[in-house]
Amino acid sequence: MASTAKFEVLLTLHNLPPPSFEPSTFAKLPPSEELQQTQTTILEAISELQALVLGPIGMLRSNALMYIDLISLQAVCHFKIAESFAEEASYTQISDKCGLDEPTLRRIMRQCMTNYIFKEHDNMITHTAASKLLSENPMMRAWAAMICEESWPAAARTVDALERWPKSQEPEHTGFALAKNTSVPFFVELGKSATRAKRFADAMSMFESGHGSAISALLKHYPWGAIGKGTVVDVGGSHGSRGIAIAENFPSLHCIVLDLPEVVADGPSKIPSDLKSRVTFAAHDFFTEPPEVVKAADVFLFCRIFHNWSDKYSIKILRSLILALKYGARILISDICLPEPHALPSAL
Ligand SMILES: C[S@@+](CC[C@H](N)C(=O)[O-])C[C@H]1O[C@@H](n2cnc3c(N)ncnc32)[C@H](O)[C@@H]1O
Repeated sequence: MASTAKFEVLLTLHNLPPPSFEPSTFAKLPPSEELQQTQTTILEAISELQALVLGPIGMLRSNALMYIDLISLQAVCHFKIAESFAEEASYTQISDKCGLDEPTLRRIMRQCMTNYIFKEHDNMITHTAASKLLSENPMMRAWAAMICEESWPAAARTVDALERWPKSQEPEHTGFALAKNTSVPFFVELGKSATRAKRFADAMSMFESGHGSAISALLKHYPWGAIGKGTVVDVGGSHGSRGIAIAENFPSLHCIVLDLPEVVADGPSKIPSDLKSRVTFAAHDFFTEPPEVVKAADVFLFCRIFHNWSDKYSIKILRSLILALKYGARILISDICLPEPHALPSAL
């Protein structure tokens, strides 16, 4: 209770309205550590309370039924339902636009409404905050569609992959390979399609600004200013969102973004003109020797890279870097880790 009251006060201090499902609600919290910590405290309490109130049967049932939410979200992305109307539309109008038959569309949208995506009044549909975000923000759409169409099918086949290739560390022995009927690793498969590669890169950019992003933590928790005039290499840096943030905040740093050729091809178009000379791109396969241009850089950043690779391949990536390391160069890893037991209040 104290945290929810504090959350409201902090929102007011930041000139934000209380949380709501209205389309006019704020989509992102401002980069305030206090707000973020308060939000985390509330969410942990809610999660624990929900599990306790549901009890073990209810909790397991609720976990197992999450797939229903994903089916409807995938349909929303796939049939472009959110962007099919601006303010208000009938099921018939949306059905005509999306090519889904009306009874099926109605079921999908009403299921979404149980998650506060769309709302209905007198048979007319309007947006909530979440559906408005999907309708207006192509990066949000890219992220949701990428998760529903790449990650989710892969997740559903991961246990089959474990059964078929027990103990394998090979990147083509995955749920993704089974789901997509491919014999090549994830990034090679994505690289076959410019559309899927771009959607993945856009999805990566979605959560790279403002509150709670890996970038704000990265900027804050590393002494970038102490490097002085120097070079930072963002290995597997996609379209350069981190490079932009570092260059904006530390004018004496140059950031070189390394990624696969099909990814860096789109990179320069995302860089603001005043940063173009300090955020540059080079195509590179991180299993091979780094290009000359990054040799003798001060910092090599690996953000959300190693979670994609088994230990065997993570070691190969790091070994390939050795030839680019000058004395005193730093390797910085920012990635998702499972917490140690008891590290979080809800991890009993
Ligand atoms: C999970 S994404 C993370 C992107 C970015 N670092 C971020 O945090 O938003 C992994 C990145 O690794 C890149 N990647 C995959 N295989 C690669 C390889 N062999 N060499 C270089 N980059 C690669 C992908 O193209 C993608 O941009």
